[in-house]
Amino acid sequence: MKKISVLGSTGSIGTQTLDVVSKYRDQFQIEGLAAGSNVDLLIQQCKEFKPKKISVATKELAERIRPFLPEGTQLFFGREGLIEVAAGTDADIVVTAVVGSMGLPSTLAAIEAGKTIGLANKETLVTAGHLVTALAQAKGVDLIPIDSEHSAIFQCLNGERRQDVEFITITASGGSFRDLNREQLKNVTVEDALKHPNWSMGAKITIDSATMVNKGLEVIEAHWLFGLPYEQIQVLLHPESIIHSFVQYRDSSIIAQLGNPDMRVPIQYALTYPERWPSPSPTLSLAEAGKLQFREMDFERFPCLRLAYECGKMGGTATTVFNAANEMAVARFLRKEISFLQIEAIIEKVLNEHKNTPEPALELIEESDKLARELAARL
Ligand SMILES: NC(=O)C1=CN([C@@H]2O[C@H](COP(=O)(O)OP(=O)(O)OC[C@H]3O[C@@H](n4cnc5c(N)ncnc54)[C@H](OP(=O)(O)O)[C@@H]3O)[C@@H](O)[C@H]2O)C=CC1
Ligand SMILES: CC(=O)[C@@H](O)[C@H](O)COP(=O)(O)O
Ligand SMILES: [Mn+2]
Repeated sequence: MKKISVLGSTGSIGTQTLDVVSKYRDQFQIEGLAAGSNVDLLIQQCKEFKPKKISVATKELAERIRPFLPEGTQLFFGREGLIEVAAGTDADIVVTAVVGSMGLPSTLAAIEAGKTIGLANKETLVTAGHLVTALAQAKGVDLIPIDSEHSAIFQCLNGERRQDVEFITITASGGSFRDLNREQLKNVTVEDALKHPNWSMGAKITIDSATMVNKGLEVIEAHWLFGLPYEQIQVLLHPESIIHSFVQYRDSSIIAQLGNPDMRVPIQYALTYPERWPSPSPTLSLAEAGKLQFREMDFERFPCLRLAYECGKMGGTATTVFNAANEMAVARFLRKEISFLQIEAIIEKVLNEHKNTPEPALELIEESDKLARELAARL
């Protein structure tokens, strides 16, 4: 029996994780669930999966949910509550599926407690990759990627020698506005931006896909997960999202991972690794998929990807600031306070104001994150 805690259980990744768990009731047991404010769904999940510990975003929400919980469920809230669910249960594996750099303290706490990490929350690695990977190494903890591209690369690297790798290539769908030019981007709406062509995901990552920030975050995530320099990490536009990513080796072989766009596959692989179990997801038919297309990435069209590479190569607090400015700008776009193109303008302005510090400690990361958000909220 594998014991699992899910941080962000009411979100897109969280609910799909519980979907996988529900197919294997005899093999998986839910120890802890943490959500934000969707208390109705959390109550349902508690009744179904009977976690020992749960957490919600605030004390008020905790009071609201208390009368509806099965007897014996321990209830927590806020930052400490998230940490309790991450580190204070008997879970073997913690799925990190909250959104944004707010996931950092709970991820560090789970690693400190020796839990295997099923990592969906990419912002954690972008904001503090050097701290997370160093702690994981010191504690002998595995970081198993859930992000589809990184799960693909993880699988393509399996059993291979790192010195034989020439490049890894992360595929990008192009997001909701793939076929629009920059002029056409001036008037796009939030509703349009939320229509991803291939994946059904949370709002923040769907906007990130449209700005290509998601691919930028994924390049930085790959740098930390696989220990490769940015020069060996490429991005290729692939509108169908069938090839989830691939690795090119020095003997000129390319190994790719393919499948329908269904997150339950990488989620399940992270939970069962190194085993592969039958999946609820239908197997891809290449005959039905027909034509697969690929295009070079246009850095003029997608300037956020260029910015992400620049920040990644700089290291230090630059990636923390890139991520925090983006989180604030996306929240403002979703509230319809700014236009789509102002997301990238805000990120660029906040970065221009920033003085980079290499190898920052946690306190400086938190401070840089806070200052970047404050500036991005004012611009
Ligand atoms: N969705 C996808 O297919 C993919 C997602 N990812 C990554 O996975 C992560 C999650 O994404 P996604 O599932 O789409 O996001 P969602 O927005 O769908 O879900 C976010 C989750 O975080 C919870 N949450 C929000 N605020 C708090 C808080 N203060 N305390 C505790 N929990 C909180 C939400 O709870 P509530 O709803 O109750 O408020 C929800 O459960 C992101 O980092 C994303 O980049 C990576 C690859 C694919
Ligand atoms: C499902 C997943 O992993 C997302 O990160 C996905 O990659 C988004 O697609 P694009 O960023 O390629 O549009
Ligand atoms: Mn991805």
